[in-house]
Amino acid sequence: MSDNPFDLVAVQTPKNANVSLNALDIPSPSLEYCTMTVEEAATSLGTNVKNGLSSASEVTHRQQEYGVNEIASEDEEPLWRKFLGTFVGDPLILLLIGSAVISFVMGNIDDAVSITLAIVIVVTVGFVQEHRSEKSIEALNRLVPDECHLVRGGQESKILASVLVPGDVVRFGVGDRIPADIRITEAVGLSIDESNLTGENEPVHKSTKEVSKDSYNDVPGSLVPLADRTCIGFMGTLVREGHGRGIVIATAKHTAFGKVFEMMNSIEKPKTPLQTAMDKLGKDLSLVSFGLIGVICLIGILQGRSWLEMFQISVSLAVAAIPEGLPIIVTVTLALGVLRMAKRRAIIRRLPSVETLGSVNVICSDKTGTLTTNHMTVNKIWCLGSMSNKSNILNLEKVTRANLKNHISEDVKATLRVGNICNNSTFSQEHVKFLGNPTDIAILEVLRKFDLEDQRPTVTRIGEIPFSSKRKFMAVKVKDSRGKTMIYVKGAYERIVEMSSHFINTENKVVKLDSALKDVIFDSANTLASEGLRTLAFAQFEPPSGSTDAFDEKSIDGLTFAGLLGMNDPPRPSVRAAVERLSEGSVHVIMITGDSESTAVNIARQIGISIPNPETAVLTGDRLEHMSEDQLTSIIDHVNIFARATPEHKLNIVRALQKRGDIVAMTGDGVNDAPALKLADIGVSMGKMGTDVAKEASDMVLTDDDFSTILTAIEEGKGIFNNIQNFLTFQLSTSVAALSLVAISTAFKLPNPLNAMQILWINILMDGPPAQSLGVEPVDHEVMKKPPRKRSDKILTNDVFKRLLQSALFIIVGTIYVFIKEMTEDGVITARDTTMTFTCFVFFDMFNALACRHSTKSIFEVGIFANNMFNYAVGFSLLGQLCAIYVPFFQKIFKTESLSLGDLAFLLTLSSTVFIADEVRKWYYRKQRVNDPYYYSVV
Ligand SMILES: Nc1ncnc2c1ncn2[C@@H]1O[C@H](COP(=O)(O)OP(=O)(O)OP(=O)(O)O)[C@@H](O)[C@H]1O
Ligand SMILES: [Ca+2]
Repeated sequence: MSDNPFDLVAVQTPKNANVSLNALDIPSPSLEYCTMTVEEAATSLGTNVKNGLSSASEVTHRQQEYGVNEIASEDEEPLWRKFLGTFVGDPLILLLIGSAVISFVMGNIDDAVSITLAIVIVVTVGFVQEHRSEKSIEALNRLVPDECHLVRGGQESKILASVLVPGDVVRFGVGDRIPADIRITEAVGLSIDESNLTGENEPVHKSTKEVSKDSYNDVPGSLVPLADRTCIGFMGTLVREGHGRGIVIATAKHTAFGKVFEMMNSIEKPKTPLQTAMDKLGKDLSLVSFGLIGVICLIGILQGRSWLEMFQISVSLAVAAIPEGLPIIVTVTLALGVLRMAKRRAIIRRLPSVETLGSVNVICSDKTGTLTTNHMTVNKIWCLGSMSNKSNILNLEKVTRANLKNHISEDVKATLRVGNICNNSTFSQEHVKFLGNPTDIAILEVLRKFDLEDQRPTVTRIGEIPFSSKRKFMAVKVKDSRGKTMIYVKGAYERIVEMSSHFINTENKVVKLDSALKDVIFDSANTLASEGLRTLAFAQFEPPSGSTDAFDEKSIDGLTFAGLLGMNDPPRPSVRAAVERLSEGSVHVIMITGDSESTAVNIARQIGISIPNPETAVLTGDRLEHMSEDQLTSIIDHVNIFARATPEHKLNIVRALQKRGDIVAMTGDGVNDAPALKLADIGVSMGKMGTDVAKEASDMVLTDDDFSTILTAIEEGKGIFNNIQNFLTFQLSTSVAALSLVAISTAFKLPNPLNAMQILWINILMDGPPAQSLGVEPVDHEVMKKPPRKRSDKILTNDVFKRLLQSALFIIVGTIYVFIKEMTEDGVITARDTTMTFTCFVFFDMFNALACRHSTKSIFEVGIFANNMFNYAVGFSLLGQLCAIYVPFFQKIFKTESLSLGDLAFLLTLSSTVFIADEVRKWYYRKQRVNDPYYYSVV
């Protein structure tokens, strides 16, 4: 399950894949437009290639015509049909209907009416829940809205992709997801990954050139195959390289993907392991119950009881004892849990991840932006010429603004100039701030401190080697107004210093850099980094005039070093506590960063990641590079920090951890992180800074990019699991009690303590609102003290089993006691007797539900009012019970009569014993384990 319809493609069987490809062969906008030139396409769509649509009324008109750009599974069936369908879908309900008909034929009109009514209620409750579960799953689909860069009336804005209409112009860059089917109008080194549409893994190179139709004359219908429509960007595909622009030619269901999706609508989504386990448990229980009911029925008939009565009881018992509502409640609980997590800023993209969360025992987190705020401020500068060694680092925070000017020596100026020109951040008038990479922004902001102007308008950029986490530097080639060409480079200091052969001195002269001086630079850089500052080096280079060398990574060498900047990026305030709580729960937190070792170690110390021995606890990318997978696996247990790591390293790290049997959560944001995110048991992407590609590959998106949100999610995941165990205890104990009650009375030749209608009502309580409300019990923060659950652990543990048997025992003994007491008072079975028994059972069950709210804590500790859903559900159930006893109409149906206040008080007292007994169990449990270090490890 995921928000993303594309995940469906991934689960298709090959047979379905054929279906989808056939769907794409039919004529579609992408086929029509791929043979048109850009101008023809723009004219045909009535739009402007550069400015997009400019008339607001035209946009509104198109929105009305084409609708929202969203692919939604259309609900084919009307609600009433679905409702009627549930009557015939369930064999048990059919049997019940059968028994109503038989009653009617035999003249038992009362019975027939009652059973019919009960059937309607049972089916309605089931239907409402199923509908709710569908609705909440639908809500999950809308959690991650897709955004795009839209150009309308010449203005560009970031906006929801759902507003797009044909004719709109969009811009996209690396890591983005194409928001609609588009005719590409501008392509710079553009390649797009269409694997989710075509199954082809190699990204497709795209251009603006139209496809010549003539080459496809031999193909039936002159159809250009999807993969050959190279000037088309398909909705939902991912930009792997380069950037470009395009005109929207089709939206929503008219897109190529929309067509596939229509075909796939009927494909069922895969179930989560928990859901499958529940299905199996349900089936097993059904078998047992059926066997038991069969025996009861047989004995009853042999004893000479009315076979119709036995039949009705058996069928109702089957309806009640079989927890057919179990899988639905599990689904609703999972879905509601996911919605709750979304409110706490963790969006789950695949439902099974909720279960995996509770088992995570290693979190690999990147540093910048996740552990830190990603708000950088340059606060230290160092240059070799003017400051000579590490004891002279200039601290910008200690110098007044007026004084700063005295510090602008030529090398400082050069450092700032490199940072300024080799920079991709832009100032947005609309947002009144810089937009772009936080490192770039910090450099532009420091210029203002020195009263320096942005010099980029004075030069023309003729080339760029973009920054990447693998390369760890960025370079630009520019030409100034006098025609002089310069190359400016900034990046990780190890890389820059290694590539430098000279440096700029205070007089702006280029001086030779020997290895002793390089050591001086390293010394200063390490000093900056060990203060936790992100340290970048800046350098420049004038290519020999007339040089025609290609401007690529290899051509960057023999640089002239200018200086270093140290940027502060403080840890997020909440991270320290989160790390602490995770380690309490035996979750190992590993920092993986592209930043330098010294910076990483400093930040790690600040947030409480322990570094017992830097020799083994810190591993740098270049050492990792020379390690085999086995070597890495053998040492990784002691590693807490990976520094100067690349996205490829992340992949190796996940592999090594998984080899040890760890369940790994891994964070990432870039295009290159996608493979590691996919491989990790829980891939976590960043909602704010992350690319669409990373989000696509991940199982969970943090909308605030904050590490502590992972803790929240794990907590919720564990909580959901506990809740499921709790309502399982409740449902199964009711089930066991109801079955045993009838079985025992049959065995001892007693009359039936509950009639069919009463059993059905009990079923509604058990499968309905009270059970459901146990699923939304708020998370107990102490779950984090429990170690992660093993993936192989059963949900129905021994402890759960003991708990449910204890409760069932109390219900059975108590109810039978009331039954026999009432019966022996006058020697015959009267309506009063069954009313007392029936009410006794229901009260018992409500107290049982209360006890099931927590497995180990007293309700008074958890808080009576902590789960109001529960209180309403139980309140309603009790109200229903009172109706069943006191309202004449229901008295007829349930064959009850009014009880006195004293009766009710007696029953309440008696039935509270199940709750008291469970409180005693909890008290004893806590007393036993309070000194035990593994106190929480047992549910
Ligand atoms: N915009 C940039 N231009 C040039 N160099 C950069 C830029 N951003 C970062 N660097 C350099 O590259 C190094 C690695 O950056 P990278 O983005 O891979 O990791 P990070 O952001 O430091 O850490 P993390 O992986 O924890 O998010 C940085 O330490 C810095 O020296
Ligand atoms: Ca049932």
